[in-house]
Amino acid sequence: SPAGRCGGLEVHAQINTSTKLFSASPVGFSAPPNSLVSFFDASLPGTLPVLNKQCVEAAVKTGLALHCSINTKSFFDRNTTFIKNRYACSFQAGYQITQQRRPIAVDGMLTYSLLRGKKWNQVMRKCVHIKQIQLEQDSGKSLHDDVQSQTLIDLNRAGVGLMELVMEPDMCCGEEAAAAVRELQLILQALGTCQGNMSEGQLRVDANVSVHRPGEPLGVRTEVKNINSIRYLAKAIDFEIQRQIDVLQRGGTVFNETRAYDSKSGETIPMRDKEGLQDYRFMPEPNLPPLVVYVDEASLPAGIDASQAVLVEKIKEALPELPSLKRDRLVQTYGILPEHSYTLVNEDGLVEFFEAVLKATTKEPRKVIGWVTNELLGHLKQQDLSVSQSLVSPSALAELLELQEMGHISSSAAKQVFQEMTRSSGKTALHIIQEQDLGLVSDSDQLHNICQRVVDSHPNEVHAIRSGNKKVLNKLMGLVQKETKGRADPVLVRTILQEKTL
Ligand SMILES: Nc1ncnc2c1ncn2[C@@H]1O[C@H](COP(=O)(O)OP(=O)(O)OP(=O)(O)O)[C@@H](O)[C@H]1O
Ligand SMILES: [Mg+2]
Ligand SMILES: [Mg+2]
Repeated sequence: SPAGRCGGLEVHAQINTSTKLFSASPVGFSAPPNSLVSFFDASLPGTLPVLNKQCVEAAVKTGLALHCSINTKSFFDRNTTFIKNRYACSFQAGYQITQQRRPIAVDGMLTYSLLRGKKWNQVMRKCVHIKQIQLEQDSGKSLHDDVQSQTLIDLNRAGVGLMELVMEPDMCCGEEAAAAVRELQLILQALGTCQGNMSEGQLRVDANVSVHRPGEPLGVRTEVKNINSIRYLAKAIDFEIQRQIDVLQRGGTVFNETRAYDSKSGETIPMRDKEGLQDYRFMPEPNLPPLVVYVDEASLPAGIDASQAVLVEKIKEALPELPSLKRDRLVQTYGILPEHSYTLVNEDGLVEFFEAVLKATTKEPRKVIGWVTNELLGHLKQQDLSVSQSLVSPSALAELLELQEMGHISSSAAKQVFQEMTRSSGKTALHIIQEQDLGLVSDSDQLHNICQRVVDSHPNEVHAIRSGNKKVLNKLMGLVQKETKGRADPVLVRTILQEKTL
């Protein structure tokens, strides 16, 4: 049976600029249809493309962050394939300007990690090769109105600058592809070159999938187009792998076709157009000169103004802190575990939340981290909330942790208080502790009585402890905590139980 599974992704990342790739039209998401369209975007005769320098800088920046080589001279090409298929009307001009012969950045590498193990505590490092990054135009959006049998077109997105990142088929399952795309998304956001909001279409993924028998060359790929969520990406790839294996095992053939993921059924389905079978037709773009960037100021030819040129070294020097470095810094600064640094960085807003809690409490970072990654995040995930939607603020959590740190409540009572805080927004920890009488019980007489009752009713356990099995003491401690709803002072209880089981 086929053992090799390959996934190669093409990621379309909308460049975060105020204007389009070749025109001065503004870029915006929810503007009224066709309100962000210049004569060039609408392909009126006599209009010419003017390259947006910001887009070039973004592509260079992204290329450098992904360890690509930057081509100081690259070319623009027209892709005329679109004329023949359903995208035809999405490109007014009848072609898309892209980079086919020589793209701006090539031969890079994206490093990402998977969390594995029963407790998600094994960090597995993986890499995927980046074949190239090319600059290209986004298409318009066509909407078919079945009732009136007409196609409507919105050109707001037409001509917006995209970076297409083409990855080698180095991934072998949906989980890997999902982790790689999440890392890419974090890198693009840190760079500021793409906002990476997938639901707004700023990051769209085509997943190429094939399977092959061990020792044999890569199988025929299918291409699942335009996936706009990381969760769906993983599901689409895993479905497609299994579908291809089933086809081959039944003696069938996998066709090179484009498919779409249907999130309702969880299946991939063939797209009607036979785009995959069409031969691509490219020609050099006659209206644009080669795209030239320079290594540094010293390499500028005479007569070229440094302020007009794109300088690779200058962009390299200004690269911001990338997620992998941020994780290392968190591990070093706070003494937390690497897997915790992943959870913190991968969850939007969680680093900021964690650091805000630290500012307001004397509790050690290593003790705070579990509260943030287990209690808080667990609650948010369960309720399907983002960190910014948390009902518990960093300062409210800090107050709770401080009360625990000062010995006013036990850790299990603190967890009960936390649960209550997630339910009743606005109530402070102190308020809940008083209201539900969750404060620490450290009244020696009261604890003596409870301990005595537990000891009297568990002769077997007491016998075990007396014959040297000291671990059984924990069971008795648990029983005392149960009686006090987790409020008993654990240090005191231990001392009392030790005395009574001598
Ligand atoms: N056998 C294979 N199995 C899985 N993935 C593959 C295989 N062969 C190629 N790929 C992946 O397919 C993608 C090819 O993308 P590329 O942009 O070069 O061309 P395309 O898909 O033909 O054109 P378009 O950009 O119009 O979609 C790459 O991500 C590559 O890694
Ligand atoms: Mg491609
Ligand atoms: Mg493709």
